[in-house]
Amino acid sequence: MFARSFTRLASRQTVQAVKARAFSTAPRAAANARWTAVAAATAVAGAAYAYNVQTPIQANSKSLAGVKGTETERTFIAVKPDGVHRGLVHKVIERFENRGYKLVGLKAVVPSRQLTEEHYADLKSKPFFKGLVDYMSNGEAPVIAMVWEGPDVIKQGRAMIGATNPLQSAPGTIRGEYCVSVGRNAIHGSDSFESAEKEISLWFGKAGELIDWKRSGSEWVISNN
Ligand SMILES: Nc1ncnc2c1ncn2[C@@H]1O[C@H](COP(=O)(O)OP(=O)(O)OP(=O)(O)O)[C@@H](O)[C@H]1O
Repeated sequence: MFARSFTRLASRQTVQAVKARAFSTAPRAAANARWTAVAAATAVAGAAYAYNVQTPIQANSKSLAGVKGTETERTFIAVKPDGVHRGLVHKVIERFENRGYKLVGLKAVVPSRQLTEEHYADLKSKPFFKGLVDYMSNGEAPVIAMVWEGPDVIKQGRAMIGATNPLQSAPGTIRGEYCVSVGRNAIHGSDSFESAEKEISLWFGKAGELIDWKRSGSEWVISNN
């Protein structure tokens, strides 16, 4: 009951935020506020959902990135603001679902500069770092943060995404199909087990925001006989 009214409240807030967006002519500052409202509503809905489910993946799980090399391996995938603006979220989800991977975490986030800088900490010395952080965190669109689970999902996820520079991405990969610029390459995917662990913890925290569930028919997707 408590969770249901929370969910109703959250969806009302989302509808209001979306309506506000549809009718407003206000510039960027207001856009930031609107996306923050959408993100807040999504977070509340997420909390209500987590309240309802049986087995969230909790802080005391051995590893948020699952067990490397097994069907519980997990990766962090994010559709970046340019991908969101261009309506590519469903295409990314479709590709991972079609492949047989399982979605165990999903939310819309307007990341703070601090979160973005931490996420891209290894690029701090690069000339494009400030621009990258600005564009990821300016709130013109959220980042759609996801955690996907399944066999070899970290390496296969990177292969599905394609090379960092879309002009070098193979046709058929996400970047090779939808992007032409390295500064607007639509999507991020963890590049190692250690990165997946760090990034899942950074974006989803350790408080059980990932959901442990069994995909119906999974035996038709994963088996070595
Ligand atoms: N030369 C560049 N100019 C502008 N932006 C760049 C450049 N190189 C990388 N970037 C941006 O920084 C991001 C992180 O770069 P990195 O080298 O870690 O590549 P990646 O691991 O393929 O990308 P991501 O971490 O986003 O999945 C790239 O996705 C891209 O958006």
